[in-house]
Amino acid sequence: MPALTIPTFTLPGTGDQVPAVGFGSGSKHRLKKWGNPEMNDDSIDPGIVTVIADAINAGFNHLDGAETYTTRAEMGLAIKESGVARKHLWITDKYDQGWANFKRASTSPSGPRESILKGLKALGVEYYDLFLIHSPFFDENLVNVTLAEAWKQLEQCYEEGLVKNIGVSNFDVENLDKLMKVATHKPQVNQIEYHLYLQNQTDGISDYCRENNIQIEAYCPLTPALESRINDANHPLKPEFKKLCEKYNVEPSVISLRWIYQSGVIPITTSSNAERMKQAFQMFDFELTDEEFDTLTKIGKSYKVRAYFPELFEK
Ligand SMILES: NC(=O)C1=CN([C@@H]2O[C@H](COP(=O)(O)OP(=O)(O)OC[C@H]3O[C@@H](n4cnc5c(N)ncnc54)[C@H](OP(=O)(O)O)[C@@H]3O)[C@@H](O)[C@H]2O)C=CC1
Ligand SMILES: O=C1Nc2ccccc2C1=O
Repeated sequence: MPALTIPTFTLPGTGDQVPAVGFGSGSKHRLKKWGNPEMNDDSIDPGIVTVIADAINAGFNHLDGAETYTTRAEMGLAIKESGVARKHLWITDKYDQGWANFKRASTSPSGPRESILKGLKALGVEYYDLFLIHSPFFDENLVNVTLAEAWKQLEQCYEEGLVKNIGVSNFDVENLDKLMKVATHKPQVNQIEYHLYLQNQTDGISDYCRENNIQIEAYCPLTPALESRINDANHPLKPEFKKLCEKYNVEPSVISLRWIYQSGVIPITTSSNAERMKQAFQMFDFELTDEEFDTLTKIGKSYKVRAYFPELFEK
């Protein structure tokens, strides 16, 4: 294990310690496999294995996967190659309930249990640290269980010890409220798009999660630092980023990650570049003053960028 100490957040329901930054195997890695008609769940893209192994070697001990990424086999091989013991890794995965917006049916139509058993086998591990329902958008044409039935299966897997924590992703207040009413075991995590330019994926979701002891995980955390996602060279955070980058001697990406971490949220980032992977850990080397944090929050709220799923959330 590399000599790097990554801070953790404690999940309120189980007391488990989640490493405060995760490495994603979706987004660009998912696109690479979906984009190649010769690739499927069982075929291995060696480039993706290398990326995930590089991330583990760089010091990431929290891996974020999902059934729909079709990168489970690559993650399993990378873990094996790294030689890092299972107990030193935090592994998250997500249930593929099917995606009407991508015209893709669920890969495990009978529910999360099927997905978990297949996933553990593909990864070559005995348990998941965290398993999420990827989205609340269940469509009976794409999957054979309802959201409530899926949650019950997930609870059963939790009780059997196949998954140590359970949660959701892309849930709004209404769907979480509904779930809380049928849940015996409450969701520990909601993984949503979260960054300075999208402090609420949906109305009131961040406060709702905080008030209900649901840990937020942030995908697309680098958005405010990526010109490619903003399309505006003069976006309002630029001057503040410049000032803070000079003061702390870091890149805007690190300021973006630090703000997320300092707001009590776990960023899930990714890169295929070994140097940029290591750069992410600089977020733990400094602290924004309260004034700097508040200024960033205020400027961030004045501008909106949604990188993911506008077709689902901007209706
Ligand atoms: N639950 C959900 O529905 C979703 C979950 N996710 C999860 O979150 C993960 C991360 O999402 P993603 O949006 O990709 O995350 P980020 O916001 O971290 O963006 C990653 C992109 O930023 C680039 N990058 C990384 N570091 C730098 C840097 N220092 N400077 C400039 N560019 C940089 C990377 O390119 P390069 O490789 O060139 O460094 C990569 O393309 C996914 O892999 C997935 O696991 C994502 C979307 C939805
Ligand atoms: O990273 C992701 N890319 C995706 C594409 C389609 C559905 C979900 C996701 C992700 O979570």
